[in-house]
Amino acid sequence: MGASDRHVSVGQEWQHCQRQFVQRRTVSVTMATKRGQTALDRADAPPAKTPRRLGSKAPPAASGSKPADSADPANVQMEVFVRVRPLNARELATGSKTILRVETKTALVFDPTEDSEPFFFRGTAQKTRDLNKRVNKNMLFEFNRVFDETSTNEEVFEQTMKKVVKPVLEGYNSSVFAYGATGAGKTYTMLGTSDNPGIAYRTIVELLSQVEQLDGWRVTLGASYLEVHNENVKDLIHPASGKLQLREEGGHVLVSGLRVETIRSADQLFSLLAKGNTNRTQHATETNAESSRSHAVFQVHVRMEHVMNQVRLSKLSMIDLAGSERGSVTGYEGEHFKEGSNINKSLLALGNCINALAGGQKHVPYRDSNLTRILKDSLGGNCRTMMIANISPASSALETTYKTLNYATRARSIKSQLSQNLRTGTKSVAQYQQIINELQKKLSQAESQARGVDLTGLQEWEQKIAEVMEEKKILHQRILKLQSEERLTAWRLKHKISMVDAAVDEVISNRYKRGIEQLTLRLETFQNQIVQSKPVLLSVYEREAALVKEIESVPNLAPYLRHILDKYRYMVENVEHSMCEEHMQKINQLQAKQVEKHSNVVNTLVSLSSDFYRLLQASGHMTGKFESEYQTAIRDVDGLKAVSFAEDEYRSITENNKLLRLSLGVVHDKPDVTDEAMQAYQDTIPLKDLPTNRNKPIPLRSLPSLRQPKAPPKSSDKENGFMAKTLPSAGRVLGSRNTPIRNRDGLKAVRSKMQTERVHPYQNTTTRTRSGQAAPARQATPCNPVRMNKIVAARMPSAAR
Ligand SMILES: Nc1ncnc2c1ncn2[C@@H]1O[C@H](COP(=O)(O)OP(=O)(O)OP(=O)(O)O)[C@@H](O)[C@H]1O
Repeated sequence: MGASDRHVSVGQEWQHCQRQFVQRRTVSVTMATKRGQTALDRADAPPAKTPRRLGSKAPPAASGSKPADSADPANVQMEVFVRVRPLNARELATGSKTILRVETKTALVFDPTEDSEPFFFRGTAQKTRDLNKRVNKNMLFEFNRVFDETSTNEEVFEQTMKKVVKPVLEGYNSSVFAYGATGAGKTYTMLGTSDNPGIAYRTIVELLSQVEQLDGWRVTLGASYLEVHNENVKDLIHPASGKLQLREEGGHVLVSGLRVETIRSADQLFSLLAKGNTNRTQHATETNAESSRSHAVFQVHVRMEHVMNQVRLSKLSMIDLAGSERGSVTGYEGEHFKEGSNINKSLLALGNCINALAGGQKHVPYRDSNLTRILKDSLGGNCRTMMIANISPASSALETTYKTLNYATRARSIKSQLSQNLRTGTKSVAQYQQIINELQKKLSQAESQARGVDLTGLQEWEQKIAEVMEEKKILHQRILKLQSEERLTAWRLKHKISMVDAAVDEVISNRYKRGIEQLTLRLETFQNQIVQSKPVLLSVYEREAALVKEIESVPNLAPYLRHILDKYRYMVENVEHSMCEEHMQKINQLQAKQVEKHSNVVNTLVSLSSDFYRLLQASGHMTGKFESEYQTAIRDVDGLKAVSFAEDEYRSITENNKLLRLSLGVVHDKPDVTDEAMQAYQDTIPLKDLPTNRNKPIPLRSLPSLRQPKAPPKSSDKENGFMAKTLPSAGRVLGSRNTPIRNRDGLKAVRSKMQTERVHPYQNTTTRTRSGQAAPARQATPCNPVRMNKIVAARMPSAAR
């Protein structure tokens, strides 16, 4: 074709296109008006002569919501992609026509108006249409992306799942699900073939390659694969587990008994996917030789731990839904018909959930099917979700394709509230030591490179920091020790109380009661001692905060001093960590002993009652009541033995966890400071003073002072009353013995009293020398741990020493 010919044909094409769009516009507007649909012109419509997009059912960009790939992923809309598969051999053989035309990368026309031959009546060309012919729907649908018949799995992956891998490694959950009629290409898109792998395979490759590039993170991957077939949930990797039950915990739906395999290599991950696929329920139908008859959910669980103590948890779910269908199309009978109606039932439930979510309804009927229960998190929950709607272009699939397009359009309105799944993890002693060594190395390097910088006074500053931090460390140790004792006592008390009812006679019952009294007293003593140590603790925090401020006022030394401070903070944390571990071991040992005792008792009772059961049966004395109670008890005992895998990471802190954990947040925990007072304390802290050099939530102890920084007294101030033997409570500082700080006013009063009188919180008199003068400013003295130990011991309640 010559250049001029080409111009002619392009020009003709253009005119033809314009004609078509004008026609389409008329038809679409009529249809939309007739059916009251929302096929409206877009606000950003192009100028009048340019063809306009009509029939589009895409929702307007919801205010306040963002595209899923925006920098801030909170409040994102579901992304919906449409993939059109080529006509298959059967469709071609039966002469099926194409009812789709992909207009642009984001729009397609469904059932476009055909360029028909002129319609003649009695030899005259008619302006009206042939009434014997069907009116084309001619509707334009818009999505985030439309992939035409020529698209490859690689292209689909590049435009869809590739961009969710990074957020997954940042701690965001993501899901993709393939939706469409049977034989529309869902499995082809998700799994593909060996020479043309699907997006699940490609996502895993991308995930593993990005994990390899991560620096400073320890990544653990796990995988699970399940199917929902006829409303039964089955582990595809461990099919022997049988039917799995769903249960709800903290708003999340968990699959009891679903095993998450830890992944050690890419090969292992792929072989799990392959193994699961072979176990999936599949059989030939009239429309698809290898039709997947179940909904399959493949999940990759990611756990990332950073050396700086952050833990990220996320889940990547890839869901291949079973195809929606009409019984007459698939040609099913009997069991297969039942299977088909179950698929339709669950997809109907999914449709209802999508409608409810898209319409912003409060009640979303997730409970209507197991599929929707499992997908609860992926639909409008804390998850970035993508839907790939697969459609056939064949005229024989007109109805199902239309349904899918409507379904997909509705799904575009669904919004999710994303949040990063972060936690502060616990480090091992070795990890702490590594951080401390690294900081020391950095510090030495910085010092040796500091040419021309005046480092005078650095040593004195280090001594000052070491002294405050040493005091903090010893204080923390003592409070944690008290707390550990308190928790262990609480645990023993809880068990003693539960045993009173089981006491067989009064003597034993009385013995338990005496034990309870003693433990209660002990518990109260520990609690009081912890409460009493609070002002001492606050005072050290305030001194530390003052030190942080002081450091910033020495610009030439500040960068070095920050490193030094960090090093000491980690040293303190290291000690705390060891104590917490020790405590956990103690509690675990106690619990293990208890469990052992219980299981011994249970085993003895089971064997006894079995004997008794057999005896009753043999003697013909069995009653219906005993029979049913015995069976229930045996089932319960079996239940006790069953192991279930749950997403522990997302669970709330249970009562037992509280006993397991030690926390230095005594200010939060104790009854003499309410949450309100705590809030007041935090509210008054100027934000700009918050340390920014740490990549984790700032603990209370590193918050800056509420008061003006004040030089803490020297140890030589002992004779001035500084080393008061008993610690006065904050109330005592105010003059009224043991007045608890119950609210914001109480806290303010203590603070202002301290400020005006310049009272040290663990002093009962103003800091003055014997001669009545104010104590001299503190000199930096070398930190002596033995001396510090004595100082802290004197300040602590006697029992904790
Ligand atoms: N984009 C495509 N290019 C080439 N062939 C395709 C494409 N999509 C699907 N096919 C072919 O169409 C047939 C049906 O596809 P597939 O099994 O993926 O459908 P499905 O939607 O998963 O069906 P079902 O719900 O019944 O499992 C397969 O033979 C597949 O190879």
